[in-house]
Amino acid sequence: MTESGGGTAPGGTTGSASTAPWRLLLGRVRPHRRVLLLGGVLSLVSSLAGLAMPLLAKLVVDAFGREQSLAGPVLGLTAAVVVGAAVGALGRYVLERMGEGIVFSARRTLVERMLRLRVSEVDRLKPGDLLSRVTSDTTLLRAVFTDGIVESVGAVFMLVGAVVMMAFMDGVLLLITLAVLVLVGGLVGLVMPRIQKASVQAQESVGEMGAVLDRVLQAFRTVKASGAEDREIAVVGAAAREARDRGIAVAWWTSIAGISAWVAAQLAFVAVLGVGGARVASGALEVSSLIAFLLYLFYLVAPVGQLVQGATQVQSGLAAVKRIREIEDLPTEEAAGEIPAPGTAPAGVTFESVAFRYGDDRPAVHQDVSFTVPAGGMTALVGPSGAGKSTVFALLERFYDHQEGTVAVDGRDIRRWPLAELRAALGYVEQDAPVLDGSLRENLLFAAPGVAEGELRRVLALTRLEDLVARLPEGLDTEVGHRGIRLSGGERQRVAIARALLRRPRLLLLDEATSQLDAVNELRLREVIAEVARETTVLVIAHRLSTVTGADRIVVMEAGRVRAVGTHDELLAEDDLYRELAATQFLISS
Ligand SMILES: Nc1ncnc2c1ncn2[C@@H]1O[C@H](COP(=O)(O)OP(=O)(O)OP(=O)(O)O)[C@@H](O)[C@H]1O
Repeated sequence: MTESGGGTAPGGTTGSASTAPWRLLLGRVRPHRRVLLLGGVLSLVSSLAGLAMPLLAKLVVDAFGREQSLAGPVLGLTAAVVVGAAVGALGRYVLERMGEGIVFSARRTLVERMLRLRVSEVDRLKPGDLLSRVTSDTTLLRAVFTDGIVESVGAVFMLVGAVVMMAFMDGVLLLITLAVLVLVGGLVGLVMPRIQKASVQAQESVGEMGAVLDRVLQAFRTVKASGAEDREIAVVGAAAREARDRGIAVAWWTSIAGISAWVAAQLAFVAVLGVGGARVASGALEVSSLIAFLLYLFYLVAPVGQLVQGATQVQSGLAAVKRIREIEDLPTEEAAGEIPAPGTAPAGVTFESVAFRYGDDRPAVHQDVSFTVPAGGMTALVGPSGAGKSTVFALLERFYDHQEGTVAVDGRDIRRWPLAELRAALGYVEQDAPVLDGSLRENLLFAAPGVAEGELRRVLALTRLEDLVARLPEGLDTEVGHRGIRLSGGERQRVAIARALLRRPRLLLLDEATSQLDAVNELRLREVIAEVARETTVLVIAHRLSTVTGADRIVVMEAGRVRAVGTHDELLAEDDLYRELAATQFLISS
């Protein structure tokens, strides 16, 4: 798997999309081959015990005929039953354990890769579909090992063993049996690709259902306010119906495979009974051998059924492994590893002739953007909606890589910073300041779990959150809910600032909320920003007049370019767009 280095654009694939799915499946088994071997040996012993039974039954019949003692054969038969059952159970347990281990490692790698995916990749994917790959597809993978491979290992031994024993009994009857087996194999082989295709489609539909559900849950209030429940129920229902139809197709082809095996087994019985009876009548075969042969044939039915069942399970597993692999092959960011302490000195920023577009087929968002943010103090980015302000932050965090020019933090090209070190030096507060499910303390310590209580208190005071903590029923340990619903917009933004500050950033990137704040919260936010700007560099995307008037310098962006730089008074005097923005856009003024 390609992992990018710090100096290159993160990304790369192994090109394994073209690898046959069964190879991918085998690749997952390979690390567990010893356990597989142990499970195989146990299954073999159990199968051998099973295979000995008809032979021992023949000895019992022969002993009756020859009026010999029955003790030996009966004792042997009993031992075969007990050993076969015990060893068989142990073998199954060992193999199922291996299956669980494979699923566990698939889930773990999948989750790890998902969290390391590049932002640009996640932009393209649907969260619900990703979720279904971690949960539903890995569950299918589990079924492959528990019901598919585990059953099949024993079945293959049973099948081969039974055929070998049959060869000892009678060659003619064996030929009849083999002809039937080849027929079954051919039929099943024809059906398998259809099962795999339908399985892929079924899983895609489940993924689609997850994606649609996720969309609804993300915008739950909007769905309700828009009266769109019925329409959305219909959309989710359509995806569910599609999943059902694909599942029915899988069931249809599985039944065809199963019934073919069953009919073939009946035909084999009739043929062996007819031909075998004739051979007994002609004296070419002993009755006890025909009985033993029929018992072996009887033994064949279950393994053939299991193999067909196992093969169909493996088909859905192949579909799942393909979908899992698609995620594993996506370009990821470099792993974090050990990062040196980034220091606390305020860091400056330079953009020099930066050009950027979100995709080759997208319009340019930044064209020749150049500006400087000196270390320390507050710089505001302003401009009409869509000017490319948030993109400045996204480039600084290296969520995306710019195509031309240079972006430097603390005088060092960001492509030359190890990614984790760069991000540790930056504090990033998103505009809608997400609050995570959990307590207020968990939310605050999210970016810096090891922070001392004293530092936490200091930042709480700095961000004017002490009143909030005092008001909450359980203080810092109060659950602030899945979306922080117990916090107001202003409080949420200050919690997000505190979260970023606890990481001791050298540069705070603050995308100011556009939502209306009450006068108290507005004042508090202004105080907080001003105070933070004394400790570190603050680059703020400003939506409030109160913020820009307090800024040391303002960068005005328009349509992906920097139009002017200056203080509020300078820009009011010199720049038409800024004057217009000040008059119309910054309505959220105190
Ligand atoms: N993830 C993305 N993928 C593709 N295009 C994007 C993405 N994010 C932003 N854009 C596009 O880039 C352009 C600039 O967006 P950006 O968010 O940087 O503007 P902005 O100045 O911050 O605007 P606003 O003040 O409205 O947030 C917009 O045209 C937007 O559609």
